[in-house]
Amino acid sequence: MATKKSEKPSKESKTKSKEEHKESEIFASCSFSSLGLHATLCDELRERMDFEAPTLVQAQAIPVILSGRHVLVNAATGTGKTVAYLAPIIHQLQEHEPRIQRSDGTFALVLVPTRELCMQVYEVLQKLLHRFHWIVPGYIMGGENRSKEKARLRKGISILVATPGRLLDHLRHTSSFLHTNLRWIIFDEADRILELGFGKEIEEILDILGSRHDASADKEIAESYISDHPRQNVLLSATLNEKVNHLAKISLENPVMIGLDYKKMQPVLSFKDFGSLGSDANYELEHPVKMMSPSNGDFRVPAQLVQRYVKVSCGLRLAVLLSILKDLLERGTSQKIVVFFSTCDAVDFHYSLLSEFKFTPHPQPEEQLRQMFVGCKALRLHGNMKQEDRRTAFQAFKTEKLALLLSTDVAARGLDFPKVRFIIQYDSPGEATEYVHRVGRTARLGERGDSLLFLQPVEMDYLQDLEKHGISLTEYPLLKVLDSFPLYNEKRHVKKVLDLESHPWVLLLQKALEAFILAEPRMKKLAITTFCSWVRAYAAHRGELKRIFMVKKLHLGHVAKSFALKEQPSLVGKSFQKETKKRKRDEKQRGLSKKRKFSRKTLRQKI
Ligand SMILES: Nc1ncnc2c1ncn2[C@@H]1O[C@H](COP(=O)(O)OP(=O)(O)OP(=O)(O)O)[C@@H](O)[C@H]1O
Repeated sequence: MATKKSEKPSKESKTKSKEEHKESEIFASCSFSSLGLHATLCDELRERMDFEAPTLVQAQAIPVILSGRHVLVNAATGTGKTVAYLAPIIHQLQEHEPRIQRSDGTFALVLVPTRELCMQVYEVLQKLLHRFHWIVPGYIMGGENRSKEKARLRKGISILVATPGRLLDHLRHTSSFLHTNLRWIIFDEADRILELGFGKEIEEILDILGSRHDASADKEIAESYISDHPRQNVLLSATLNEKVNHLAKISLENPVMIGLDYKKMQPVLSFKDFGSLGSDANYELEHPVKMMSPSNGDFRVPAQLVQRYVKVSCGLRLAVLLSILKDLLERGTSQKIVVFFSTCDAVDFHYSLLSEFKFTPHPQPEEQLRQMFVGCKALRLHGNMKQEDRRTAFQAFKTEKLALLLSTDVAARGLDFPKVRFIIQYDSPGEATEYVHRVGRTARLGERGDSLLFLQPVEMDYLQDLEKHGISLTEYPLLKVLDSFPLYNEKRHVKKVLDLESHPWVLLLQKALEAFILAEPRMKKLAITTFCSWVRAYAAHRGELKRIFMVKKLHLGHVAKSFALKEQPSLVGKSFQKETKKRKRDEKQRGLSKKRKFSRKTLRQKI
């Protein structure tokens, strides 16, 4: 008996082995120095960044990047891809003899899709370069002062982080921008850069830098450039798609694939084929859809992430969102929450609402009446904000311990906010890739995390779409949460209600929200504008998703209720039609083509 007892693992040792197991899925069992990195850089990683051991993707990518091969990296969100490419570049630049100087210009270029990611990568660079003062980091991005950037480029930036539009601008117009020594081009969140409509810009950038390898490239420029300066390009993302295939094809030569699911590729090529990296790798890129099809069930979501959905009819969405937020924050289960919306207007509307709405279901002393409904610092982030406000919100959410971030998809990619515990996708993400990146803002590097997707009853097929990509969600216990709100000035729980539509708490809250909007002309105006842009964004779903998110199936009166508008849909509908007509007229006047109209207008509005 005694032996049996001692064989049985104690609760403590069970937890420990679970933790160890989790660790082994994230971290490699080697050291940074064993990967070939310089001792000082390893010290920086340990002392300044607090990194004891490399993550799995770092252990795989660092030696390959050090070897000079082109690389395509596909690894889950929050697994340390940034250091995986920065560390080998720094290693090689620091050992350069003679020491590189500012006047040598740019050696490495990191391309990122958003300004916030640009700043984030730059911050990591600054830390890593602390003891390599002769290697100069820098960034250029939309929204910043061009002449100041020109001056910095003239002085020389060794490792440059950039958004594509602004980079192209400087490549065309800043003659003092020296890039003849360029050795590395990194595409971080490669698929997103392309989805944002930067495809043409990227091709032109590759042409100017002589780093394009397909037939249409200017062979003469490319060859002279490449023979003098060995070039190494790296593409990274947690999700890959056909557009990345094209970019890989034109920018990578005999690439090493890291993190791709070799088992799934076996019918096409064996692991050995990739390992040997001969012409087979190129062959694969000639027929890339086979290995990178986004419907292969190969999207990488952190294993420990708890993913749930909540089914809510349109008219009650707002009341349910507010109730869930209140519950999460009051129970203290979440320190930081990110809520994703489909448009900039929607972010502004909900931000103002959360900052001003007070509610109590029963008579309260004066001081309690003054309390906000959701008592937590709210921040907002979207592409229509002034650059300075974007920067402030981004930094604030990084440092706050308890806060709510309301954002468009501008925060979906790459951003690394510490300790985010809960992601709410209030407006659906559309493509499954965006779902993956949005939820990837939590459960980073093995930490705990929860995500919640709002779906209307007519949108439930979206779950099947996610299933196709290997993503399964379970249902959120909404009624249990709603039942826990006391209603009549006493801490008793309301009687069990089986139906959301007749839940007294939700109905009361909805009534209060509508009264609040009615009493505040500014909020009402904002609600109407938001309603219009929300419907427009809903109508912009593409391809297969149009079948699930059908504008025709929406009840506009219920949509109005989700912005706490009491008005009859016809009233709101009129203003929507007026708005749509005006927009069409404006676009016609500006002579925008149909294609451009979609990509520019819709994207600008959405992020
Ligand atoms: N070796 C390491 N040890 C400890 N922490 C690490 C290590 N490498 C990276 N991190 C931390 O892990 C977090 C995620 O890293 P990073 O932002 O590079 O992930 P990512 O894979 O690029 O994510 P995403 O796909 O969302 O862009 C960061 O906070 C980073 O500081």
